[in-house]
Amino acid sequence: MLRWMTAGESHGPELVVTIDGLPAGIEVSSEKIAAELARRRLGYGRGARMKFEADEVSFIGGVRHGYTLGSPVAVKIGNTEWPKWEKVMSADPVPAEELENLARNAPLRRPRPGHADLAGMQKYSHEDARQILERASARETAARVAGGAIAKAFLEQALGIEILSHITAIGSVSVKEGLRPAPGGLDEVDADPLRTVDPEASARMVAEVDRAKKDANTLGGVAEVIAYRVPPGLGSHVQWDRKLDTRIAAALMSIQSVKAVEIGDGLMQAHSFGSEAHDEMVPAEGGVHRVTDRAGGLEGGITTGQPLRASAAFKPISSLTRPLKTIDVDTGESTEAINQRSDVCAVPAGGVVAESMIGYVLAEAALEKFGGDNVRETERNAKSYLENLAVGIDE
Ligand SMILES: Cc1cc2nc3c(=O)[nH]c(=O)nc-3n(C[C@H](O)[C@H](O)[C@H](O)COP(=O)(O)O)c2cc1C
Ligand SMILES: C=C(O[C@@H]1CC(C(=O)O)=C[C@@H](OP(=O)(O)O)[C@H]1O)C(=O)O
Repeated sequence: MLRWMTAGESHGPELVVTIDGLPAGIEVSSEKIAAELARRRLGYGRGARMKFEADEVSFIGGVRHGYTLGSPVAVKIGNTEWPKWEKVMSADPVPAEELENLARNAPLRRPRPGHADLAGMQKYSHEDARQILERASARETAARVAGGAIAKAFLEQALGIEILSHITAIGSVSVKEGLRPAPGGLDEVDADPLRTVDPEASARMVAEVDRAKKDANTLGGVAEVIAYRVPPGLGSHVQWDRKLDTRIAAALMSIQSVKAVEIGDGLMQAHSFGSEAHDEMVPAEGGVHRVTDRAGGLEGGITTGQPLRASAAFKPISSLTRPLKTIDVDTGESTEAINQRSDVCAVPAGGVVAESMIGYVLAEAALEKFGGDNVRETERNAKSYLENLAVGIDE
């Protein structure tokens, strides 16, 4: 069983991710994790904090001399902004006179529509929205990506699986249908300001983000994750919570501001005739070949051996510099929502987070199927299974 969890506040001293259940022998390094975190900071439309926030990575358990031990892995990501927040976010009481003149300590009483502020204040009986936004903030995704880098390393080293993401829409601009990165195409995606593979759409997306920024507005969009070389047989049709599409949907939906998930071309399929919706099979040298890949590599909640594809749709950021209408929780009167520094568009970063979420889901499913207390054992088990498949596949 693979279990993982994060802790930490957006402006706290650090974030932590703990992963329990990974096999021994996975090669990992803080440099590789830092490189993944750097990818998460990228993307046209990110706010001021990304320019000066440097994620400081260190292992606090589960790794020795560059390899996992089989014990729980814990990774810490230091917030370089901490000195500015030390008093405001201190876990220990701070004398009132030291807090008095700190502007960032002022209680936040004008909740933002679309953020977790008001629902959280009501639920936890907090009078200051900071008690909520500190944890609701997508800063937490830095911890997810740190752990996701290890899950991805496991998948790559045991099974040769490669996970990529690319942006397929920003606001009303979409990439040309069917355009997606080929295996090994991540550098090309990351080199684009919007992490997209359609240069013409990318230019229009940049203009769209600029327009939103000028208009004191924000934008959402869609990120597609593709996993190459996923073996057939991960997940199961036998129970609702063992279906891999169930687990993928939950994992992607858990990302801050994701409001819809699509598996493969699921939306198109819903509007098509059956003759146009499925992936027909023809004989091939390896066994079977699929003429198309509309199902996104999943049938009956089980991977088919085709590339796994899933998309996450992000709503626009809810902190607008042109604030939305809200109520003042002190007076109950109409006012404008908290107006603070924010991203204009975070979808390119969201794609990197989505890769990590797919990484955790596939790592868990691969361990269920192949087991292994050492990564080489997982690899051997998978190889033997693939050699004995009833019907081979031809990607
Ligand atoms: C990478 C990333 C960056 C984000 N940056 C911001 C931001 O700067 N300002 C903001 O208000 N929301 C931002 N969000 C979205 C909020 O975190 C999210 O809307 C909030 O936690 C409420 O959750 P919900 O939208 O899922 O309901 C970001 C989301 C992601 C994935
Ligand atoms: C810090 C990150 O994203 C943050 C996500 C976020 C939110 O409300 O979700 C609000 C902003 O934080 P701050 O209010 O400190 O500027 C973003 O910068 C990050 O991704 O590392």
